[in-house]
Amino acid sequence: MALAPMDYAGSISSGQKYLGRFGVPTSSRLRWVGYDTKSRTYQLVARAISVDQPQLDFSNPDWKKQFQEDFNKRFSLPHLRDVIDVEPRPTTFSLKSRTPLENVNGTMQESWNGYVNDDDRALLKVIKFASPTSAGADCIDPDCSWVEQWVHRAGPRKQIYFEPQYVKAGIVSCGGLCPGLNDVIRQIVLTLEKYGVKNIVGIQHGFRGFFEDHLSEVPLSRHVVQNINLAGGSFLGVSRGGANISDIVDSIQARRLDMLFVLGGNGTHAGANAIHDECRKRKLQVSIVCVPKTIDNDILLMDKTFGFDTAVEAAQRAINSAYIEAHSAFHGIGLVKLMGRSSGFITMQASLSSGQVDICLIPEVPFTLDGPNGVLRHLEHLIETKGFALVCVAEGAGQEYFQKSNATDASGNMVLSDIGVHLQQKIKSHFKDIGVHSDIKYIDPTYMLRAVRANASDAILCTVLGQNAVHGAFAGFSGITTGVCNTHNVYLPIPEVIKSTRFVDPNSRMWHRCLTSTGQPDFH
Ligand SMILES: Nc1ncnc2c1ncn2[C@@H]1O[C@H](COP(=O)(O)OP(=O)(O)OP(=O)(O)O)[C@@H](O)[C@H]1O
Ligand SMILES: O=P(O)(O)OC[C@H]1O[C@](O)(CO)[C@@H](O)[C@@H]1O
Ligand SMILES: [Mg+2]
Repeated sequence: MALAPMDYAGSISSGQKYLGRFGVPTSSRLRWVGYDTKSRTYQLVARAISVDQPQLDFSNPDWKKQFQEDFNKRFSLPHLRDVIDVEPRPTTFSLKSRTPLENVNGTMQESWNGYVNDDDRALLKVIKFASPTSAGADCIDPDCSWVEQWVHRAGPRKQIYFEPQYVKAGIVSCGGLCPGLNDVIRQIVLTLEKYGVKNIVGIQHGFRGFFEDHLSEVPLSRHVVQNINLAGGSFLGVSRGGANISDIVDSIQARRLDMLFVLGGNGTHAGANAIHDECRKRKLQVSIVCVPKTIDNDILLMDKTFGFDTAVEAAQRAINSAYIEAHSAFHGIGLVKLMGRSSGFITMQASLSSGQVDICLIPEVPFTLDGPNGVLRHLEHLIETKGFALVCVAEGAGQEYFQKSNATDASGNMVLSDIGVHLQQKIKSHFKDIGVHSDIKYIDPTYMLRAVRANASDAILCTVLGQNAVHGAFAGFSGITTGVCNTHNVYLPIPEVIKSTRFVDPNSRMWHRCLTSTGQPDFH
């Protein structure tokens, strides 16, 4: 369900209010809205189950069973054996510390318990909300009943579906840059070699590398990738656009790839899933496994995507500089614009982390600029009371202030108008109009956030994700992605993570913490 942007009242921070206003049923499953840059609409986002779920009859005592059966079906992992005859064989991924274990009766056994069982599961949701009005509540039925939702655990399996010495594996990175891409590429290569794979290649510059002749395959080995994690960027290059699925699959066949590791965000996942579908149609024994890459942290269901932490950390330098400038100037106003096309995670976390931000503006929470409850009036108040102010805005925030343009990038992502420059001008002219001196300093650190190398915590996350991607491919899965849910490492079918963009929930504790920290009022 989507509403045209012009329908929106311009002053809503709670989906529930919004839904009621437009006569949409305010069921607990449809709680809030976010701006979707692809469709240019405010989207109602279903949290626990998506809007295309079959309607459940909650008066039926079996509804939970029905929900769980459906959930298990949705989250089951596509496997090569679903469409072709493939036999498993014992894994070649040996854990070095493997030693024969001694039985209680003193005999030696050759079993090792360091593998993940296909039936292992991790719980997707761990909070039992007492009411749909609890902060961040994620309910399925109106009573917010507890329903177990299990997803598949990631990791090496005892049985594998490829003979490593004959495997040719490819790696491709698509979309924008993200800190940690090289760490993931490196870990994929190291893990493949550990299984015994000798033929590993990089596809240059995203999906384009599959069919642009001048972009040749890059042979990869431990030796080649040993130090690539010491620099930011992507060793293989990235690109947007150029995803002709049929041509890509032709190229996969021509190159005789058995596995393809695809690093990218929402768009890349959609592309990878289409490649997986096409491979299935052609009954190819090719595993397509994604590793989610987005500094925006906007992939559904996952605790955090790699690069996000690093981006938040990199933003601190910009915020701190804006703070110093604002604090030192007479009536100084620091303004920082951070990345985040549709989701305000970087801006929210960076504001929280800095502790100096007075006003945090994100795409999920519309704001008014003018009027008694507007941002400009609050800035006046801050200048009056503390003498300076610091504003942090996400690039996707306040897009409703601009005339709709149809411009898109090569991948079809909407080209955003510059909210930073707009705010700068509005603030300047506002203070001039009211005859109060102001000195505004605007910092746009955009690409500095993502061109850096991964910090320590992201480097570890990349290690886990890269290794699990390889384990997933050897286990015979395809059309999957790997991530962290509730601190556990899992595999998820791609369609489940690209149903929508992940947004900051304005009803979440984290957003409320941010508001507590900034002290900002509702700007409507
Ligand atoms: N719906 C889609 N179906 C198939 N391919 C897609 C789709 N959307 C995007 N792609 C392709 O995926 C690649 C990456 O997409 P995009 O540029 O949107 O980056 P992304 O993966 O979303 O990452 P980022 O977070 O940097 O935007 C491009 O080559 C694009 O053509
Ligand atoms: O300028 P580029 O390379 O298209 O990337 C910009 C976009 O990349 C993102 O970081 C997503 O990866 C967005 O926040 C931003 O709008
Ligand atoms: Mg994208």
